Amino acid sequence: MRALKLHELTLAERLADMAVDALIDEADLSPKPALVDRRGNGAHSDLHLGLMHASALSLWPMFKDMAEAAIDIGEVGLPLREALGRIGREGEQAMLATTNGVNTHRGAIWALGLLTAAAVLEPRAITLTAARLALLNDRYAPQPMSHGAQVAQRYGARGAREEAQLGFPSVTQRGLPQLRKSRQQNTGEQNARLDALLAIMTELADTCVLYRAGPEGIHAMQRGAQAVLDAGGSATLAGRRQLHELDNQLLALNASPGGAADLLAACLFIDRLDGAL
Ligand SMILES: CC(C)(COP(=O)(O)OP(=O)(O)OC[C@H]1O[C@@H](n2cnc3c(N)ncnc32)[C@H](O[C@H]2O[C@H](COP(=O)(O)OP(=O)(O)OP(=O)(O)O)[C@@H](O)[C@H]2O)[C@@H]1O)[C@@H](O)C(=O)NCCC(=O)NCCS
Ligand SMILES: Nc1ncnc2[nH]cnc12
Repeated sequence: MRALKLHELTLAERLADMAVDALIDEADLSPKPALVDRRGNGAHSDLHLGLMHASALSLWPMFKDMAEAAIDIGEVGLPLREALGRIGREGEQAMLATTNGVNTHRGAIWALGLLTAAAVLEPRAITLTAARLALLNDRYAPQPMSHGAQVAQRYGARGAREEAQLGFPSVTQRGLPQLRKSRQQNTGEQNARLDALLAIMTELADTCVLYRAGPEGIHAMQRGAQAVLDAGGSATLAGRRQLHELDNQLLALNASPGGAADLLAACLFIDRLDGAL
């Protein structure tokens, strides 16, 4: 009997799989403070876990197209930056069509899109290459008064664009080191991922939190996340108590750290790539 030969995945298809897996792993991770997870909708009335999954899956063709654009163009430069911008805008439309207009993954399209293209070009220097792409100015990008732009104007906050242009310091200096440290302490994978999310939250100027809850929300997020880590992290009883407290505080402020969630997905994507490419 002849063995069934499965279609071998191309590099672009493998990268798209990994990007979508990172988004689904982020959504499923629980208990995340005030975010959508397996327990519920966090501080969102228009989001739920099924919608986050559907949104993540709707982005697979977009990530594949971004990787293929990087393979075809082959170098960092304006042609690739503008191709990614066009594909990203189309991906955003696919996401909005799937979610009935709810913004589930705008920041993730930006971060993971750049990282996917960078993984094709320079698998050993992904965040640096993504930063070089983010520094290029896409002439066709619309300039809407987004929530991020509004709080940047009001508070001088560093948002998603700057995070990418700086080479994702929240991921390379906070999330990834904490993920590896917690794994070494045998916390279990889910607790290690929660600790990575909290480490990202300790310093991020998450524009979603700023837009909904102002500087008070940012202080509560950063201080609360640090308190969990100081108490021993998510795997300890004292850390869990602090995590529960942080969840309650952010819910009371209606503050949802969607930017930190996207950066955790970026962290999980890079972590997967390390073992795969
Ligand atoms: C350059 C862009 C990133 C646009 O940036 P800008 O800041 O101008 O725009 P925003 O619409 O505010 O989107 C940025 C999203 O990035 C996430 N984020 C927030 N803070 C940070 C941070 N410090 N570092 C990294 N990432 C951050 C966050 O995404 C998550 O939150 C989303 C929900 O947020 P929000 O819209 O505020 O909330 P809503 O629920 O819609 O409203 P309310 O309920 O509060 O009323 C969720 O989607 C998460 O993903 C920010 O939202 C870039 O996006 C851009 O130029 N896009 C145009 C197309 C393009 O070129 N695409 C990229 C191709 S590679
Ligand atoms: N789990 C989540 N909950 C709410 N907003 C998000 N944006 C990205 N991931 C999210």
